[in-house]
Amino acid sequence: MTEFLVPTVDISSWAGDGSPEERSRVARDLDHACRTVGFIQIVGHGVPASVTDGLAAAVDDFFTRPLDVKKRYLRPAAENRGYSPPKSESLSYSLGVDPVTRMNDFFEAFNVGASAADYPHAVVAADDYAANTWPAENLDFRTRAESYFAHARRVAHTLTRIFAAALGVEPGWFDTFTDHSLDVLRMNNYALPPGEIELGADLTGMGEHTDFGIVTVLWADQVAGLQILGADNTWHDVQPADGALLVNLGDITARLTNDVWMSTLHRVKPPVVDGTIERRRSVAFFHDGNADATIRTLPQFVPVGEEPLYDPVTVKEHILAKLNGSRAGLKNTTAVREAARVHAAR
Ligand SMILES: O=C(O)CCC(=O)C(=O)O
Ligand SMILES: [Fe+2]
Repeated sequence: MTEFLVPTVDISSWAGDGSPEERSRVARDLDHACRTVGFIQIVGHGVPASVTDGLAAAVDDFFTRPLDVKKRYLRPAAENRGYSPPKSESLSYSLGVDPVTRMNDFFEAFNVGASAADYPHAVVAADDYAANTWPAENLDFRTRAESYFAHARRVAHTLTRIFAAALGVEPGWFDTFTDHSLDVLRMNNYALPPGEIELGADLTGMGEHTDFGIVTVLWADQVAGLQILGADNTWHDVQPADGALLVNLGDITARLTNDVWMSTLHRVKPPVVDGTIERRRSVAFFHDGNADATIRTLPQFVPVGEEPLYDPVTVKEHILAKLNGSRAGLKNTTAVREAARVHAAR
């Protein structure tokens, strides 16, 4: 068994006022992690424990409500907002890979995101930036989710500044296509009542997928379940270290760098102990870029005499093809490179 390590990077010199030497060391470390693993344990992010504790309390408060109450917050799949009940999505369809059974991922989720009103400076299509639905039963839920959202967005922005240094582009390069970014916060709850677990069934908390955007900032509790496909084509268990946020790159960054930086495949398989799933919680903040931005591979990442691995695509086209797979069950036939990696996994 090969050793698998998710590198830890302390970004405090970029989140605060670090020296130029310290900042370039961090950019070098991050570059190495992005080339070799695509997942990083981030410390020094500056998100107070009171904010992540509040987030966890908001998750607990919402998901412990009865199903019929949660279902009041269902929204159309394309909006990417509101409640997704257990077994209503299948992430492997986002890659065009058939899951064992249709729409069988057992996670439930609640999504909020950046709305058109958040970007008064930009002309945006309202259907790409849908308004949020907030649970009426608990006023703290919104305050807590919005507080974490603002911190996660700040961390994502800090990361794109480090990315710019690591990739050798202008410091504000990412800002040119993230000033009205499709940002979504997805709270995930992995739990099924014991009676709903079929013996011997192939249970998947969340099917294998790559994330769709630029970068994901992931808060998770330390219950096992998250697995990452390593360069050795086998799945490895990963948990966030104490106080760390996990960060992973998404497809947009893989496209920008011609796969030199990795949009790493991952999935969630929480442990079943005595016929009961050990409950697990995570909250992913997806920083996806402006819906109308066209993503083209940076020429310096394409070997001389070769074509880029990906054709140009707008963020909106790319995200919709993926969401139509995971949320509407329309197999994505464009994710050829990601699907090939799933089939190569052992
Ligand atoms: O639950 C996790 O740890 C991962 C969630 C995830 O991959 C996602 O929401 O995209
Ligand atoms: Fe993911």
